[in-house]
Amino acid sequence: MEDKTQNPQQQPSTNITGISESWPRQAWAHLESLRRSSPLIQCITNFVSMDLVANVLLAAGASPAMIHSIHEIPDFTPKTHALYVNVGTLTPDWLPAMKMAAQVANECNKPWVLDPVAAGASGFRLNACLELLKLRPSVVRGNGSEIMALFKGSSDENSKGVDSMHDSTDAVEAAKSLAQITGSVVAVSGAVDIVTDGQRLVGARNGVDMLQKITATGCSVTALIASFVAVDPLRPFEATATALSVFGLAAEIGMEMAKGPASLRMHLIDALHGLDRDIVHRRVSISHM
Ligand SMILES: Nc1ncnc2c1ncn2[C@@H]1O[C@H](COP(=O)(O)OP(=O)(O)O)[C@@H](O)[C@H]1O
Ligand SMILES: Cc1ncsc1CCOP(=O)(O)O
Ligand SMILES: [Mg+2]
Repeated sequence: MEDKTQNPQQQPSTNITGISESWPRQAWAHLESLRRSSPLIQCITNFVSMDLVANVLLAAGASPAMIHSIHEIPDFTPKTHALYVNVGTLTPDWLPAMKMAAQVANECNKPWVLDPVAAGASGFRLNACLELLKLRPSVVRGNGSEIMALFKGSSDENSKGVDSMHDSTDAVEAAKSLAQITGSVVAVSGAVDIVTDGQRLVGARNGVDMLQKITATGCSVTALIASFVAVDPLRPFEATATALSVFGLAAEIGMEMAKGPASLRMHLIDALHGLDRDIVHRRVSISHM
């Protein structure tokens, strides 16, 4: 297993004004902006994840709303600052709402983010994800197996459902190609979280492996990405990397108090709520790969 505690030399990236700024400073700027503006995030997500996703977004400073009826999307989606779509417990009757919300978000110039949970588990799920991808999400975040299934465009007979059979690093080339083909930023979570826009590639190294023992942590970090993109919509690559790192950092701090997965879930939420500038500046670890 890779060691995420190292802090390799972190190269700067440019901020919204074109000024070069370190990754930890960008992470703090995003989190501060999120707390200040409390963007409204529409979440069309799976039943397993609804509670954790909403609590993670609240702890970070965003305002979540699990509103998914096709009858409400024309009224509600234009009011939001970003849309989050997650196919975790997909059935045929959910897909039209997901597609409609993505279309409305696009028409209203709002960013939207896709979590292709278990993309390779079945043909139905894979095709649904590919249809959603055509609606140009700003960001797609999956684990290694999910991103590889999307790139290959075929379901995987060895699929383990929502869990990954691959390391994030196995999916680097798939992620890059997928980003180039779709125009979306692609993020692959794992021991190192990888983010690419098809040209640039960074690794976010915060996190603890016990996150894999809590259901919906992947769903929650994708929702957090949506909230970071909501406050920096013109820079989804940067917002995705800082969101992944901030979530991982909250898990590292939570782990200092946790006794196992259940208490990590609680301490992660507390730690996310309590992050301050000093700790973000010292411990966010993002570097070019
Ligand atoms: N081996 C690991 N070490 C540290 N953090 C990890 C590891 N695997 C996953 N994570 C973290 O757990 C969270 C969920 O990622 P992951 O388990 O890959 O998603 P999913 O639940 O969608 O499969 C992410 O924040 C990721 O960085
Ligand atoms: C267990 C499960 N089954 C369908 S969705 C879901 C939650 C998956 O969450 P994550 O992708 O964050 O592990
Ligand atoms: Mg997942």
